Amino acid sequence: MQPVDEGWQYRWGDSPLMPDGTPQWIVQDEPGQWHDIGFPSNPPGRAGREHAWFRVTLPEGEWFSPMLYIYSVDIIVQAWFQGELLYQYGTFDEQGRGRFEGWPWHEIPLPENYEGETVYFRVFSNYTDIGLWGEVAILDHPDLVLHLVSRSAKSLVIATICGLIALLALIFASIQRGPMGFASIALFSLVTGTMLVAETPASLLIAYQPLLWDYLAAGSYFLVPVTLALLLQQWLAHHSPAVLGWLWKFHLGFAVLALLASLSGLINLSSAFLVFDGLLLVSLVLLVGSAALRFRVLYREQQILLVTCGLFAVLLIADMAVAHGFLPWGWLVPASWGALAFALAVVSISVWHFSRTQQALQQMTVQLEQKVAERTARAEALAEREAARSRLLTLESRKSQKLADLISGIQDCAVLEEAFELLARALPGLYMPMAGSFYRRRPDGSYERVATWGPAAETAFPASLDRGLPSLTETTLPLRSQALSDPLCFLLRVEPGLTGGSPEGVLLLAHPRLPESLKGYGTVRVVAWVYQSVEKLGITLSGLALREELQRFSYEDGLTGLKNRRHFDELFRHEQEVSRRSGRSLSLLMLDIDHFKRFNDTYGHEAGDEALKMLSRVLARHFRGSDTVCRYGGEEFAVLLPGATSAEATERAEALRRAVASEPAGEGGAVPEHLTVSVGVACWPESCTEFGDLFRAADRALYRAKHAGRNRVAAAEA
Ligand SMILES: Nc1nc2c(ncn2[C@@H]2O[C@H](COP(=O)(O)OP(=O)(O)OP(=O)(O)O)[C@@H](O)[C@H]2O)c(=O)[nH]1
Repeated sequence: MQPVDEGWQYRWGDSPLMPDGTPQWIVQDEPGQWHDIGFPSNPPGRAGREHAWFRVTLPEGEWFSPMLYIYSVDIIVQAWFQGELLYQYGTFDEQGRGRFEGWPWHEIPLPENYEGETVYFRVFSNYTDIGLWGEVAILDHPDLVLHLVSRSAKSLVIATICGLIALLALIFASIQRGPMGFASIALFSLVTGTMLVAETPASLLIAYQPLLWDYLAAGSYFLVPVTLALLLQQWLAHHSPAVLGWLWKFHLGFAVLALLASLSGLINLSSAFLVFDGLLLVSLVLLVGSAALRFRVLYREQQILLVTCGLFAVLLIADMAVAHGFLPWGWLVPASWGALAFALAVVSISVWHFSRTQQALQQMTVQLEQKVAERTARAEALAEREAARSRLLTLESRKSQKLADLISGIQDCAVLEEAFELLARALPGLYMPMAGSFYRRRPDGSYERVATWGPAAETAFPASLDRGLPSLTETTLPLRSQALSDPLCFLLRVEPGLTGGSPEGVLLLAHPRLPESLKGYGTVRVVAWVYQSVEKLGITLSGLALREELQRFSYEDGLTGLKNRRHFDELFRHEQEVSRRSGRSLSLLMLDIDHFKRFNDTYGHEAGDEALKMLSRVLARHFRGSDTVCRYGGEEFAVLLPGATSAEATERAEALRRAVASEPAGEGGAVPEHLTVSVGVACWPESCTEFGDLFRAADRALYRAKHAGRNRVAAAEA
């Protein structure tokens, strides 16, 4: 590559044309009009002029297919060589003016023997700069292609990386919940990448559309502050200065308007660059400056981002300064590297931030799942408890029904013994599934097991509780589940007590086996129910006992404990019926204490009562089994002897009479003097054919015994 950087001359204005259209200045040499210039660009003293001519004598060189390479021209150009138009870029009108058509590099093929010949450049520019720009050199075509590619390589690599970053950011934006952060990175990278590709000289090798590439470059360049402001706005979040919002909206508006205006021919795109660069300078200062004011309150990653953004802004400004000639062309400002570094910094911080957010999210999810699991477990436990409670309630109501049936069964019982038999049969069903045993009080005060159910150890429920009762702890209300004895012990009290207040029954129960969820509350409830059921059974049994006692009193003689006349009358009727059906004989003894009035009068009424009791004992001793002894009234007694003949009855009456007479009296005896009795004996069917006559026959026989001198037995005559 042979630079053409010497021997340049310029001349302001446009050349008049000769009749054949050839510019006059390339034919008539007017050396005084041409002035030397170091590089064919922006000659001094422009004063608003839009036309300039440049010329140079081409140096010698060894080339196969030499090309004159220019990068580039403001704004349109014609190249004249040996009186011929060698090259033209843009359209010149009659006034020699034209429109901006892009800033491509130019490749002008040189004819053979070009060395030492002068080439003239006719330039029109309504832009700030006029003339050639960048590089002017001679080289072979393949070398030019290589040169362009090598000049573009860096930008293309960076643009590719930017494209990849944009793609990655877009993917992240689509999977993240707040996509704006990554979307703004994608936009920035996309804009930067597009700008780099569009600005790179190699782009024209892909498609020789200078204006299209320039529009793309302009559009993406104009959008740089938009994406920068958006990025910072996203990143600084609530620390973001309000000016950022204004800036990106303003620049977006500018980009749209500038492109539309130049596309529609209202303005030249080149002039929009000038305005934009001014605006960009101000915007960058505002952008970075306003964010830097909050530098101290920012997080570390925000600070790093801001610093890289500041560096990028400085590089952009430096690049602008080179483009506008404030800094020399040779200064290669690494603005594209700056953009890449900025994009990479943003991406790395974003990815780091993203992964941190993901970690936090994961932690939150784990915590949330834990909470949900805990709540579910609690809800399940509650549901389980509710189900167990409802099962318990159902069981309780079923048991309550059983208890009610048992109570009504007990009420139907005639005597307490029958009720206890019923109880022993019914208790297992009532208290299952709790294992247990029921003990009944024996006359000697010990307790005998009468029912046992469920799997239970012999030690917990022994066959009898001889001396065990005092060591048992009675389960009483109020209940505390932790203070419950094992086994549970309930005392069945039947009042009026048959044996003076000791419980009639003892119920031992194993602890109820309840689900864990119900244990505390359920145990207390179940045990309270058992306690109440035992109380109810006790009350019912007490009622029965009272009834039985009352009944006994109504058939018993209170003084002697013998059956009374009422009982005698009922029994007598019953025995008559039995004898009538079976034909079995029935004897009746009527006996009366002799001279009892005198005894009473002599020793007092109390002694008379003692005498009556003594006689009762003798009678009870004397008659057992099917015989029935009754106090018929006063000092009169009746004895029924079912199955006894008249002779047998008389014999037994005689034995009785003797026994009474020989009862000890005086000191050491129950009575102060000996008593005697007179006895009348009658027998069916020997004494009478009708049962109705039996009593009268016995009474008459008694009368006869009395009459015959007392202390004797008289049998009724047939
Ligand atoms: N201490 C006492 N005396 C009674 C009781 N029931 C009846 N008597 C007395 O028994 C006596 C019966 O007397 P009477 O019927 O005249 O006959 P008696 O004196 O035994 O003479 P005889 O029967 O003819 O031998 C009366 O004095 C009654 O007061 C009682 O429950 N206790």
